[in-house]
Amino acid sequence: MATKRILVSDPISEKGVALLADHPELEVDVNTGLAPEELLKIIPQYDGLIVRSQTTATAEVIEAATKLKAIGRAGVGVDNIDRDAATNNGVVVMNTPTGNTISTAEHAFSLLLSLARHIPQAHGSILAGRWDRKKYQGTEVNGKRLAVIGMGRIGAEFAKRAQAFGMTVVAYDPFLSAARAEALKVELAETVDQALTGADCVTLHVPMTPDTKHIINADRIELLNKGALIVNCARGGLIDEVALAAAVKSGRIGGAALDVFENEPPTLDQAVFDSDERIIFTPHLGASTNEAQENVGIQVAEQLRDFFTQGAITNAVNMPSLDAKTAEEIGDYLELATSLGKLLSKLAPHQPDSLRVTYYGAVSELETSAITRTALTGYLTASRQEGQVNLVNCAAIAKSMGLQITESTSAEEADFTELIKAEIVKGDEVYTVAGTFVGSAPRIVNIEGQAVETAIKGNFIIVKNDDRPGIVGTVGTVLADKEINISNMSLSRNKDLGYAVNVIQLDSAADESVINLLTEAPGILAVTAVEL
Ligand SMILES: NC(=O)C1=CN([C@@H]2O[C@H](COP(=O)(O)OP(=O)(O)OC[C@H]3O[C@@H](n4cnc5c(N)ncnc54)[C@H](O)[C@@H]3O)[C@@H](O)[C@H]2O)C=CC1
Ligand SMILES: O=C(O)CCC(=O)C(=O)O
Repeated sequence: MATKRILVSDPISEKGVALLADHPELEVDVNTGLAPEELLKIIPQYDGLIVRSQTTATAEVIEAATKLKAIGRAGVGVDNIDRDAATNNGVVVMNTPTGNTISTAEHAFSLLLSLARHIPQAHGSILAGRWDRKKYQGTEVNGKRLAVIGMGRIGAEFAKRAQAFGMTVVAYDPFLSAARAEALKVELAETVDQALTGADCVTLHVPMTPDTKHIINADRIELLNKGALIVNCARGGLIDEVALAAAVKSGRIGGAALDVFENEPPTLDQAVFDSDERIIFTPHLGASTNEAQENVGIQVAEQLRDFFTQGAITNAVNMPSLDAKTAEEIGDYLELATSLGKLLSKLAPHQPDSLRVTYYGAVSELETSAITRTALTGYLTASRQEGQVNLVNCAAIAKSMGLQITESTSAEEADFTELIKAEIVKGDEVYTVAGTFVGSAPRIVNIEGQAVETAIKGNFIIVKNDDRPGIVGTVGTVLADKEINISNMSLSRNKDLGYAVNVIQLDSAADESVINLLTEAPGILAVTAVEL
């Protein structure tokens, strides 16, 4: 095998570097602190790149990297890597999701205790020659109510530590099942607002996605108990920093601790730095321990070594594990399954027990496990940073969330020669969507158990309304007022229960104002915007 060259462009553990350097077929260069133009200049020489969070692997870098086959991220978040560019250029992106979990949970918990007892401020006061015992009287965390937003790996470790300190934990995570919440001994909130209402402390452990941007805003701050403490050791941008600074200044919030910032490094003219010491900061240190850096440094090196020497792919965030022949055979079904999964993530009840996929007719003869994983990937996409869920990692993600996946083929007659039915099960509740091919065109043919027929791609609104005259007219008027053209409409009535489901395909997306107008209209029970 020709020697593969790997560039390590951010500091990683020496053991990780040695592991690569010791391999006869690999050559490793450590060259950290490169300016973007320097990276651009040297990247064409390399087959592999290892980064932490300082290097930004932009589309420009990836496109210039004509030999590049793999990027390894020594850490969790891959937001400094342009995953679309990597995928388009056939570059596998791998992260090391577990190596820094404990360190980050410990750092976040240290920040909570530092806030409760004013430790950084008190330390500073001594250095400034003061002896301010009264000013720095703190609060106990014992007996306090903690809201954990995002109960994944780090959230769960934080919760354990909080429980050991006598805190009551309430968690919000749309993908946390009741069984997993029970195992973690945490109260399961059905919404972010429910978790925050009456909380004394909040900690954030969600990825940065369009759904989580400013997940803590001025309105939500109002739900917290007066004097509440907020910790963000996940990603900058999860908190509206201006709203936070105002709430701290007014005394509504007792204090906040930020390890992460919307722009890193931040500039000192930002609102959060004008808070009379009640917001404390660390420079993105969550994963900065000897242990975490050794873990992620060794893991990323092992992953790249195994990729180049054995073709193995571990913790890929952008790479489906299908061989080319099977992919071609089931390609159209994969597209349909993705849309069914995405529909479920928007429409089905949160915090489900399982995802159930049933195959009827000809499709049952194909490689259905890949189709099921594709439906699951579509379903989970909303829970992760774009590109972080794929066929390779979706099953492990579902397992870690306590979401069971069941797949079966059915000999029962369906209304179609073949059908894929995808269902979210939560207790006794079952939410169904289904799809098939009409001629050669993939179609969604069932939503919430109602027969519909619609395309699988585009912008939609799904309206559930009382089954009475005039409602379609109301919807049409609202859309027309906003100059949104309807390209297709499929209406299905449930006469027994007196409601109708209307799947409306639009030429352009309906924004929040349209959804609000429709939701407020008489007779409309629910409206969901979906982009498939
Ligand atoms: N400060 C630092 O140095 C570090 C920061 N991080 C960041 O911490 C975050 C969490 O990391 P992990 O726990 O390892 O990830 P994870 O993937 O195990 O957990 C994230 C959880 O957030 C949940 N989630 C997604 N959307 C949500 C929403 N809208 N509301 C509530 N929950 C939602 C997911 O279902 C998942 O359970 C990531 O953004 C990561 O980049 C991770 C390591 C170090
Ligand atoms: O490399 C670092 O220290 C940052 C860690 C981090 O934010 C992550 O793993 O998501």
